[in-house]
Amino acid sequence: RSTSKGTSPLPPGPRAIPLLGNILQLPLEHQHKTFAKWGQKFGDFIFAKFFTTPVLILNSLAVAQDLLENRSSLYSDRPYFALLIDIVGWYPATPFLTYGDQWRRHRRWIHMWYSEKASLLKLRPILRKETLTLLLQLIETPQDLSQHIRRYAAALVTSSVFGRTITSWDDEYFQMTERAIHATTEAGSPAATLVDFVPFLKYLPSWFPGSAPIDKARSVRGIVRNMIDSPYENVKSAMCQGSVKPSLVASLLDANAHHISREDEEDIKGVAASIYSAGVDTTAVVLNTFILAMVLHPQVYKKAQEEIDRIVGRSCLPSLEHRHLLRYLDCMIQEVYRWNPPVPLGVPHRLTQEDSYRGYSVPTGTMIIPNIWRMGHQEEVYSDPKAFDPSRFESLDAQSGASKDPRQFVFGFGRRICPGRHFADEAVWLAIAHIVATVDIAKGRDASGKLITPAARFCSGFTSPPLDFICSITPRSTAAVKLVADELGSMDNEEPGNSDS
Ligand code: HEM
Repeated sequence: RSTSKGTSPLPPGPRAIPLLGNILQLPLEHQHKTFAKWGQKFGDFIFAKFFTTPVLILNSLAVAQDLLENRSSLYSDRPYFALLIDIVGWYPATPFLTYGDQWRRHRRWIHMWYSEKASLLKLRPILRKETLTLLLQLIETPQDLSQHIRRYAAALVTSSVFGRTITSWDDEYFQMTERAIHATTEAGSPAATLVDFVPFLKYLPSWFPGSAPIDKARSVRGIVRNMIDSPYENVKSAMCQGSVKPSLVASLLDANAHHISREDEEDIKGVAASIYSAGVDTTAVVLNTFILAMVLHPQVYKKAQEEIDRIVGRSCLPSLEHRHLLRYLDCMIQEVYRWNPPVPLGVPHRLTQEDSYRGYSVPTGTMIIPNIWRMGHQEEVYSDPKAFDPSRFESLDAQSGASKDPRQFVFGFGRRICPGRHFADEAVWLAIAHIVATVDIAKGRDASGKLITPAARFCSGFTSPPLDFICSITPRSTAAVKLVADELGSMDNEEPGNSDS
């Protein structure tokens, strides 16, 4: 176990076998838990091999910060995701781009639209309108909870990226993108399929035994291409007709109007589709996890409602200006992020040049996997980590509060950190604050009227939504419903994304 130069040893890790490496020791599901178990034996950073690819698993925030942040010039590349890029056709998608000029260009565009303070302020009317729509839908058809949450997350993205809102689950564009995302997820997560490690497999013909998963991935290509092309073409033709609404795509087309090359167009499309695929699932996971946690912990929900009633009152709805006053609500949201991080293993990074760390050598090309789930479940940092308990954040002073805030890791690290995090965090906060202020959440009942306690269980995969559960959602009062309906009505004449308020 030493590097090519033979100077320092490789970091500790489970024994690998030739060709397959440690792949046989990996379970198909919830791999973050296996990596956490390996950590008990090998420590916070573990060296493994997936087939012949060297892999470094980071099991603590301190190690992730040391490497991915403090040495970000070395650790910001991505492994090549052959299945998603070459077979499914996700190109040029920001999360999969190698570290270089094209990626920098994508990041600049996303940053401009979703991170600069002035841009975030411009997006607030979209957030407000979609939050109110979410609430009305929850009140009208609470049984469709997860559809409403997904529509909310998707509408935020499509309004800001294409200037096109999604008002209902049946929306044609929404259904098309959902099919593409679903098909992609079915095809495989980044760095989780055989083709990612043995790229020549992508050339296997369909008649070859064992090629079925690759064939399935091939069949998705058309749907994904349609998702990437068609909304972009719609914005373009709306621009020609002079009927375009403000959006990221419209602003990029405008900025490049004098001369737009094929590469420019592909980059704009890639950024737009990436934002949808990166932003919708993740935001929906947080909101679904929040609802599940509230069904299981009614005392937490009651305490958050009491805080909102005391600080905001019941005659108006909360707004982002109240955020710094609602301390318990913030603790609750932090606990939601920590309890079930939406992307438990992040998106892998890649080391571009051999490095040494704490006396060990890490070879060039190592795939770096931050175990975000484990960072939120470290006993030494969060006692009784399985428990959902917002009070763990309540008594912390500013300094230790900041050092334990899960938002330090759930959005990833270094130069690859999620560029939509500020927008996502505002969207999550606003939706949760409004839900707390206007509806009651409780256990649902089965057909025989018996109360059902859902299990705190989460799907295994790239993201970690809770397993399906039922619950009861009812308005807190008729006055609350009227507040929501009146405010939404008053926004009808406002142009989304076009206000400075
Ligand atoms: C709660 C919601 C969200 C969570 C938890 C989340 C989490 C993450 C994580 C863990 C990464 C990988 C970072 C890394 O490589 O270290 C990431 C990347 C990314 N996210 Fe998010 N995200 C969320 C919402 C969003 C939204 C709303 C957008 C768009 C507006 C977005 C756009 C992206 C993009 C484009 C990347 C790829 C960045 C790159 O490779 O340079 N995300 N996100």
